[in-house]
Amino acid sequence: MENISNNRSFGGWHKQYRHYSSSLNCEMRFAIYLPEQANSQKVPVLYWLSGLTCTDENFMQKAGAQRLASQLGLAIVCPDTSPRGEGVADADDAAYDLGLGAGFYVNATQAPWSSHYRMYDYVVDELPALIEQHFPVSDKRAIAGHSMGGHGALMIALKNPGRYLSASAFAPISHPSQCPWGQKAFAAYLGSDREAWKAYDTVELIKSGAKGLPMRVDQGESDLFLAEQLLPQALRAAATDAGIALSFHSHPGYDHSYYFIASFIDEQLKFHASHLGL
Ligand SMILES: N[C@@H](CCC(=O)N[C@@H](CS)C(=O)NCC(=O)O)C(=O)O
Repeated sequence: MENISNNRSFGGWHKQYRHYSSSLNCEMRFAIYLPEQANSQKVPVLYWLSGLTCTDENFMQKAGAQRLASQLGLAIVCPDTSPRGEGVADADDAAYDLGLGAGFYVNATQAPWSSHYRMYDYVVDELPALIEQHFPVSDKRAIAGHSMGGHGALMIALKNPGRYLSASAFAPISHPSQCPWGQKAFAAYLGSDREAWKAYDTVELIKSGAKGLPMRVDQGESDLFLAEQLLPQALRAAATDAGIALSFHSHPGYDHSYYFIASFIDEQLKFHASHLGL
């Protein structure tokens, strides 16, 4: 693992690393924010999964999470959103919603994607093992994300009971098998059999009996992707039917951008802190 940048931030450190990922079969970069408390004790860790087109940098540079994370004593880890590099497949037209920057946090089964696009295994197993081996973090984990990554966070938490103490999302692509972004990605990565899609669709996981955990969603009401791509009503209905507690917060006037995320990131960090024992 190679350290490639260090920035002091609110008494702690923002750091970027490069490493070879055996799940993704390529070099990957991730970022970690370590609060000052990590100098003397193991701190809980929040994994943040970004949305389409992002890298490890968008959240760290735009969300403004470090101020409160430093006060809480919370580490934050940001992976990239897809495998990258020479030999890694991309969409034929380099579309922003498939291939590079658009891994959707699934394990692809279809060529040419299946040789690298295994973001599910990377985020669930390989990255946390690496983080817990090399950094002063405890086994108290939470997971959050935005849009594609908001869905990834909820989906991964529901599929791995006990691994995360809480999960949250900004503007998640709630029901990917029913919206254009999700259908395009799942058809490419998982194939045309829609039964295979259900294993990675949050609404389908809830409908088929996934065990709940504390979940929070923040959604801007002026988000241009709301009606066509995000479908939060399907998530809310599935959670209600299943008796799963979902704290849903609708915000008039806010859009899909990091201006929205920065406005409510403190609320989500406080939500996680209350479940991480901070
Ligand atoms: N490029 C697409 C959407 C891309 C987009 O909104 N990406 C979100 C995640 S879904 C993002 O976080 N973009 C990077 C940023 O704002 O820093 C478009 O403009 O229609």
